[in-house]
Parts: sequence; C-alpha cells; structure tokens
Amino acid sequence: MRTSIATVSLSGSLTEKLTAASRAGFDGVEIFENDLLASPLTPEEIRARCADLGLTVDLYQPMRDIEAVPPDEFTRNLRRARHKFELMGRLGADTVLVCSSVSPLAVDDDALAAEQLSELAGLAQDFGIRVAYEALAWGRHVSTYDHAWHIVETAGHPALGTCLDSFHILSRVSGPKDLEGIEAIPGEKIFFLQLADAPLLAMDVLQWSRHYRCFPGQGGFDVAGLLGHVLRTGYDGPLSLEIFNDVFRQAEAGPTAVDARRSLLVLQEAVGAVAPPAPVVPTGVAFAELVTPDADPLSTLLRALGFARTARHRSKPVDLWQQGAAGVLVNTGTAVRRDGTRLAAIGLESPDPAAAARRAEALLAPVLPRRRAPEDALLDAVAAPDGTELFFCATNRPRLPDWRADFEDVEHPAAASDVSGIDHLALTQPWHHFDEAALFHRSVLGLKAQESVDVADPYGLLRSRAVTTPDGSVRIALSVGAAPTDDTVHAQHIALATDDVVTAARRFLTAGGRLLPIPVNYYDDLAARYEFADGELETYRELGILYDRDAHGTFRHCYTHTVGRVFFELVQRDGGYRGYGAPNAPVRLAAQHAVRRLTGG
Ligand SMILES: O=C(O)c1ccc(O)c(O)c1
Ligand SMILES: [Mg+2]
Repeated sequence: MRTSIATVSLSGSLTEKLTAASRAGFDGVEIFENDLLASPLTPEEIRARCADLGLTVDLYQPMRDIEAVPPDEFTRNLRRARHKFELMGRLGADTVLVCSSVSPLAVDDDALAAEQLSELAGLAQDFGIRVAYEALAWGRHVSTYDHAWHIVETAGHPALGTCLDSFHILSRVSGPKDLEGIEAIPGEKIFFLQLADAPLLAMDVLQWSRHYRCFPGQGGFDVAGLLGHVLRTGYDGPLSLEIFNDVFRQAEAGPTAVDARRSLLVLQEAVGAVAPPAPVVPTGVAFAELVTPDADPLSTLLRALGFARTARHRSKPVDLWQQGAAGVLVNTGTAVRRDGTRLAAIGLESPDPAAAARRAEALLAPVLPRRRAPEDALLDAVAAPDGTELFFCATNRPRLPDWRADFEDVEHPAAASDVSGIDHLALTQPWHHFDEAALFHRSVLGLKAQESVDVADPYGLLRSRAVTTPDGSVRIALSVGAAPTDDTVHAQHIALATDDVVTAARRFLTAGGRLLPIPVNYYDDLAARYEFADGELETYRELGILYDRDAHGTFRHCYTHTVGRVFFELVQRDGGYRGYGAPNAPVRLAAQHAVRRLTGG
C-alpha cells in the first residue's frame, strides 16, 4: 500500500517539505499549487528532485470552481485547465484534484456539472491526466461524497473519478450508516483517497478543516472505519495525508513527517494492512530518572519525602532512591548545567522488553543504544517525542537483563512507609508535540488516551491528556501550553502514591520539607461544594491538601516545592478515582507562580 502526504501538511519551502517526506519514508506527495507557485524551482526541477528523493507526484491540487457554471465562464475554466495540464506534464503528475465549486456563479444542476466535468476530463485525457472530483464539506451545491460520486457516475467518463477525503466525509455524517454508500463506488472510480482526522469541535466546518485537522489517530473521527469501507471497494491507490493544521505549519517538517508516517502505520495496522510487532503493554513504573547538576537539593527533598538512598550505579554517578515500590534515580553524570534538574528518563516494567523495543522501532521511535557503557546491562530504550528516554525494564525476572544489576547496594537507613509507589508522571510537552505525544504513547506503548482537558493557568491555557494502562499501573499525564511556558512552573512532576496523604504530608513537613501553600479561598469553595467530617477541611487547609471527587472515588493531593524543573506530588487516590485533580490545577498553577515570584525560583 503506497503512502503519500500533501505538501500543505508540512512546514517550510517545497524542497524542505519534499526532503522531510522522503526521509520519513513516504512513497509520494500531493503537490499543493501554492507550494509550487512559491518555489524557485521549475516544474522540471521539482520533478527531478522528487525522483532523486524516491517520491512520486501522486496528485496536483486543487483546481477550484470549475463545474456547473454558465458557458462563457466554463470556457475560461477550460483555458485555465489546459494551462495546468501542461504544467502537470512538466511536473510528472497524472492526477488532478478538482474540488466542488464554492463559486456564486455555480448553479444547482447536476446534469450540467456532469456534462462540464466530462468535458474537462476529455481535455485531461488528451494530456494523459485523470480528474479526481472531491466534495468539499462546504461546497455550494455539492458537499457530500455520495453527491460527488453521483455526478461522476452520471458523467461516465473514463478519465473522471472521485477523490474521497475523510475530513469532508466524517465532518458531515451523522452515523456509520452514512458511510455504507462508499462501498457502492467501484474501487477503480476512486481516483484518490485523502486521510485526515480532527478533534470533535462544534464550529464552522471550513474553519475546522483549514485549522484543526490532525493526523489519523490524533482526533475524534473513526478514520480506520472509513478506510475499511474504501479498501473493500478494491481501491488500491495511495493512502495520502492531507492535513491543514496551524501547529504543523509552524513545527519543524522532519519530526512532523515522522509523526505522519507513524499515524499511517497505526491506521494501516488497524485495518489489518500491516502487522508491526504487537504492543507490549507495560505493567508498572520501575523508576523515574532525574538528571541534575547538583544532587544536594534533590537528596534533601527525597529524604524529607521518606526515601532512602539504597544503591549506587557501579560505573556512573547515579543513585537509586527507594520507598515502597517507588524508585527514583538521581543522575549527576549527564546534566547540562543550563537545563538544571529535569526528568530525563522513565523505566517501564515490561513483560517483554525486547519485543516492546521492536514495536517502538517499527513505529519509528528513535532507538537508543542498548548499552550506555561497556559494563552496563543490556537495556532496550527509545526516545519519546519530547526527548524523554523510555527504558523497557525487567526487575528481578529470570533470563531477562535486570536494570538493578547495574546498581550496588549501599548502607542506608530504612525508608519511611508513607509512599507505596509512583501514582503518575506528569510530562510537559513542547507546544508542537502534544498530539504526536498522545499518539506515540498510545500506539508505541499500548496505553489508552483519556479525553483532553483544558486547564487555566494565570498566564495561559494548558491542555492536559492522560495516557494510562487499563489497570492504572502506568499513568502519564501529558500537558502543553499554547505559548512558550515558564519552565519552573510548567515543570515535570512525579506523583507519589500514598494511603494517607495527611500523615505523609506531616512527615514531610516535620522532616523539613516545604509544601505549596494554597489560598484560603480555595477551602471556602471546597466547604461550599462538599461536606467534610469535623476538622477534615481544617487539616487540608493547614497542610495545603487539595481535594477532588469523581463518580468513582476521591483524590487528595499536595505539592512539594520545585527543584529546577521538577517537583513531587503526594497523592491519595481512593475508591477508584480516575482523574488527576484537574479541577484543582488552576489553583496549583497560580500558587506555583506566586511562589516563583516570591523566591525567584
Ligand atoms: O480547504 C480547501 O480549500 C481544500 C482544498 C483541497 C482539498 O483537498 C481540501 O480537502 C480542502
Ligand atoms: Mg481534500
């Protein structure tokens, strides 16, 4: 199955777009007219460049406002078309996309539309070109795929077929029944297939299409279901991504093209067209690794939280801190002073580390060297889109390399028993990697993505989306701001699970820790929303504990101060509560901004 991508989906000059598409492994491209017009290269040079890069020019697009117009207007359209067909000859493109007219001159007359498209196809045929007619969801008289097909069928011209675009189709249908008509179209009359997803938004369809499309699997449409219908017609043309997206227009083309290819691979897997190694769902978090130029502030913080330094890496300045099942590595070896303290890696307990890495690689995740130093154990690891290293680990399992083998136990006082494990990890994503990150964690790691939620920050709006295993043994909360963010506030954090957040918080304070102070107004509001036992609310207010409830249970949580770009959260999750305290996040963010203003860090 050939894969293709429209140049409009990627940022940069035409040359940059073509290079990115080729490097990511696409077979072909749709060339958007604007990209050609703005290019200093001649059509012949573009053709040669594509050939050098191993890309075919699968589509030239779009031609607009062609059909169902008065005769003199149509004569002008044919003149324009002849010009473009000559250009396409020079470019080496044999299919042109004609989108349904939005012109005020167009009349509601299917017979006229069919007659004129047939005439256009006749002219195209003289140039060895095929015309693919696409219904824009906002077309003036033709806005649905079955209407466009009806006109193509009526025209009955061999050089005229239809182009199906999943956005235009799925933004208009009200249920799966509406898609069944696709299978009534003979596969050979579907001249092209464009695939795009989009978040489910209630807005004008043109704006939705031009700004919010995203790669399949990143939005709310059932693109795989639609693809299934199309493939059952016998369609064997390219699967092409046509994504108008404000973020992709700005982000670097190279990573966007890789994200695009991964999206298509996952989509092809969903319809059984490719079979990468199956997902190996992690079963827990073995460790979180912090990299820091100065271990002292972290050691102080971890000790106050009740952790004990239990082991040291045999060959590198890396300490293992443990409490309950929670493991935190503190690495002073690879820190870049300018980056400060940050969460650099996550160890995921994996039932089959090597197989997990094979899937990641098949889905284009950058694979990291298996051995970081000659004496280290072999560990499989890949990089997530934000650069976080993901290790697929085994702990104490016969026949598998054990990450613990690289560590030597050290004398240590007993850890406290307040923290039982890692509840979740919260990773701030670079602004242009959010959708990619969710798809990556879902497809590569086999996690499930929850709905994304908006969180108000005093200086911006954050989007947050959790990816988890079904049993909650691994929970990662991804978040992103719309603008460049304050790294010390929009930091990454490690949420530690406790059965008793009040005791854990008190212990932490007694040991010299500092908890994030929460305004009294917050507790007044809590008192209005919920009934608490005598004294309960007062305790929360005293300690800075936040509270939330959902249909399943309750959530009590508080935050430590921040070291570099990292802070900790103590979390008591009861009764199967599913969330992350999102309603409290604006209060937490404001409080962190306030602390930062006071302390400058
Ligand atoms: O937004 C548009 O105009 C436009 C143009 C060409 C397409 O293939 C499309 O799906 C939309
Ligand atoms: Mg389209």
